[in-house]
Amino acid sequence: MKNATPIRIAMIGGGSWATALVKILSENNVTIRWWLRNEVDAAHIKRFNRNKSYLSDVQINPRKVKVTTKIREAIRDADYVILAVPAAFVSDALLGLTPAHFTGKLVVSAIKGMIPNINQLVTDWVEAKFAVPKDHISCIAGPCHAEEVALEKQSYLTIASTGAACAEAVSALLTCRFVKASPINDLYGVEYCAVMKNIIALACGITHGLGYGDNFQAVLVSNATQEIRRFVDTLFPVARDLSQSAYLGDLLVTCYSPFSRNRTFGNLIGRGYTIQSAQMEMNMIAEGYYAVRSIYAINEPHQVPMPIVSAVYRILYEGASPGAEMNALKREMR
Ligand SMILES: NC(=O)C1=CN([C@@H]2O[C@H](COP(=O)(O)OP(=O)(O)OC[C@H]3O[C@@H](n4cnc5c(N)ncnc54)[C@H](OP(=O)(O)O)[C@@H]3O)[C@@H](O)[C@H]2O)C=CC1
Ligand SMILES: O=C(CO)COP(=O)(O)O
Repeated sequence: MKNATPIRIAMIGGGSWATALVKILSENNVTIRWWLRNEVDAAHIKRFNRNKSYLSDVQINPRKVKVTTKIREAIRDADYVILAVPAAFVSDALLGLTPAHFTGKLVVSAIKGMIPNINQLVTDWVEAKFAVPKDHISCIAGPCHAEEVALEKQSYLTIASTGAACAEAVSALLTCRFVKASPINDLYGVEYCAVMKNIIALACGITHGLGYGDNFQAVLVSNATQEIRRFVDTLFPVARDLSQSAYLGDLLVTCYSPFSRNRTFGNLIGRGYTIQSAQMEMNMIAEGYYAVRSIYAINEPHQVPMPIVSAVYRILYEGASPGAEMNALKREMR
């Protein structure tokens, strides 16, 4: 980017994805106020220019990045506010902020989850809670694990927004030596698919943990693409090509990559861990755990056939046996 004046970013979140996004953005002409809730991690970054808890190999550029644990300080003067905490915690992270704090800012959701209990997409929640115009809100999608960004592996992102200018601007911000970001206007389709793929990856992990092989998983993922299509086409019927990387690519990388938090979580469940012990074993958040409850509830009035989502829901929230649920799916799939 060749702007003389750096673009001012507020990065909200101290986990793996926030750290990876800080690395990507720092390749461009930006300044970043980076909010973390954790004082110890913030102090460590200030001192050593590394996030000791997540992607600790990533070198933070202190000329561009200033860390803070004060949310108002982070977003003051920002042109863009990027939300990169798990959906369940975004409300806590933004506690005390009002619509006035967001006036004139573009808000970017890097979150692939839903606000629990109210079962809302993050971009809808931002619009309703902070009165940000919809065409000033975007979401970051695409197959992109933070761990590969840390290694500067070539990656692709898709920026979805109903505002074409907003999607273009955020794509430019996130394009760098090793990332290409492209705009798209199917905000709801992209956001719902990003949520759904986490649930499917969790299912893949469960089957892996139970001892099923690649043959079964390929059929599971194929059936999942049909399930996702039925769901998004029922809720938001617009012309969309679900084979694009924002949809299919993200489903594939999450289902197959050993970096996936959702797959890893599912794998532990398939191996017999309780939910609590699986959560303790992982130091990271699997969004699919929360999302499956929201998607299940959203689907109630629609009754779209979603056997995989339903199986994961029963396993995680109704104490159903992973083995029995996958046995039932085994008979249903083709
Ligand atoms: N990781 C990835 O490759 C990608 C992630 N995403 C999405 O990015 C979002 C963030 O995920 P990710 O960075 O991976 O998450 P991580 O599991 O790496 O980090 C979790 C973050 O949430 C914070 N947190 C945990 N509990 C709370 C709480 N009660 N209140 C406030 N904050 C809390 C943690 O803070 P602390 O360390 O202080 O506990 C930490 O900053 C998710 O929606 C995910 O789907 C999207 C694309 C890629
Ligand atoms: O969305 C992701 C990759 O595109 C990250 O998925 P996980 O949260 O399962 O690691």
